[in-house]
Amino acid sequence: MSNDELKYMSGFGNEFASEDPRCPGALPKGQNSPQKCPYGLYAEQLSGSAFTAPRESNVRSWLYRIRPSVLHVPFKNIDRGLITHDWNKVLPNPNQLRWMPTEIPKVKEKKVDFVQGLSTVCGAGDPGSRHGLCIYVYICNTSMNNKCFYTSDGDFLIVPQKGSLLITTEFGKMKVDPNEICVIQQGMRFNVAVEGETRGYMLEVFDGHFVLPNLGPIGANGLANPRDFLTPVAWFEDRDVKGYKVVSKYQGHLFEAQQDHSPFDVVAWHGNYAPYKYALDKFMTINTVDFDHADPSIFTLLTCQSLKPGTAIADFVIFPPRWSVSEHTFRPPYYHRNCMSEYMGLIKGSYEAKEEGFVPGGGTLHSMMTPHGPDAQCFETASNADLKPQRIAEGTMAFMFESSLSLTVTEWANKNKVDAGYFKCWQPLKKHFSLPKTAEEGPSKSKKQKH
Ligand SMILES: O=C(O)Cc1cc(O)ccc1O
Ligand SMILES: [Fe+2]
Repeated sequence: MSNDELKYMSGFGNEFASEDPRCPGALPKGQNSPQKCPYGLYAEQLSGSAFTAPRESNVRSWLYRIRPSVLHVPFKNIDRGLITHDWNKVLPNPNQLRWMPTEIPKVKEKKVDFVQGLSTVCGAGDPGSRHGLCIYVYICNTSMNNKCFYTSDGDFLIVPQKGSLLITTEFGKMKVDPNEICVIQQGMRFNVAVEGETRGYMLEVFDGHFVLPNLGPIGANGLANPRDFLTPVAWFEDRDVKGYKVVSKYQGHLFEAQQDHSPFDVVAWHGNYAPYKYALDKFMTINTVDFDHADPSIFTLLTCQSLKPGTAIADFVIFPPRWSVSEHTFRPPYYHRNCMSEYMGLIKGSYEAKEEGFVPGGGTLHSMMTPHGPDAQCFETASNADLKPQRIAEGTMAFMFESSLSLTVTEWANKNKVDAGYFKCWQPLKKHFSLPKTAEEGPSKSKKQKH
């Protein structure tokens, strides 16, 4: 399951075309729906936007498969475990919240696959009106066996924290390691194989697809460069299986249909609607080289925009290792109250504003207008630090899902692994204010302050 064995195509949102090398010429020439497709395949379109969406946001792919997806017996409702979008059943929680990592059960004690191991932490909106999002954590220790999963509700952005995911999709296979992410859009069927204990985070957006943020004055290059996104090449299996399970997340519930063949029977495909992965160490980080702390939007990797200009349903933001060079500046994140919601996770290492308590696999939520910022220890250290150029966050990777929606925390997340003492990290913050004793003394300034 090494990365080298798998092949990918590079680019973001390209019109890709791929044939499994065992079937050269499987893609029809010059048309999408020939009367008879090469190799006796069925043609099937997967639409990821309205037929009539403007060209720049129109996405679809054509799949050439051994059997069409429609060949299955009816869906039946199955247990959805800890997946929920029922936000009205719980009282909203405006507190600063911090979670310890969810424990991964030992496989001998309980077998859990990727779908069974999904728990909703928080979210807003509903898939029925195609507006909102859902944040999950997943834990698993077992591969999905003769089972695939897809969401009818939105697009998944998966952030592995522990253990690699070998993801077989209708478009081909991708291996996604911690410090990489992948996006699997609405309707795409996938199977997750794991080797041992596995954990991570997942964001589902109901509104639309992730795009690269505009770069504005940054120019044509930087942040996540399009060439670093990797899409799998076509791969198929012609496998008859009694009772292969196709699990659909539909309006927040799980439904299972069975069929007698593997759904990964796509021999060739073309189009611009396809899953992709990205390695976070490819990110070209941009930051201040002068003074003050730039807003974290400078670290946006992907965004799912709302209809309000510049306002995201969800931004995916990362905090990569970087140089910190700003002069006469309080360098860590500033104290903040935001009209957006900020969910953060930690893939490895530690986060600069909270050296303690926020651990890999854990999470924090600073909800709309809930005050947050560096803990007392960080404030003291950074206010008195010698401001030499310093490499920060070396060997670490934190990320944020930032949303313009007000998120409700689920009953499970309100109770499970929550750090009831989180607020204490700010309690030692001292008052430093004092009025000058004489008019000439004036306010105290940090060294070399400009103004
Ligand atoms: O730590 C946080 O809460 C995220 C965050 C980071 C940053 O650099 C500036 C503001 C902000 O909210
Ligand atoms: Fe913030």
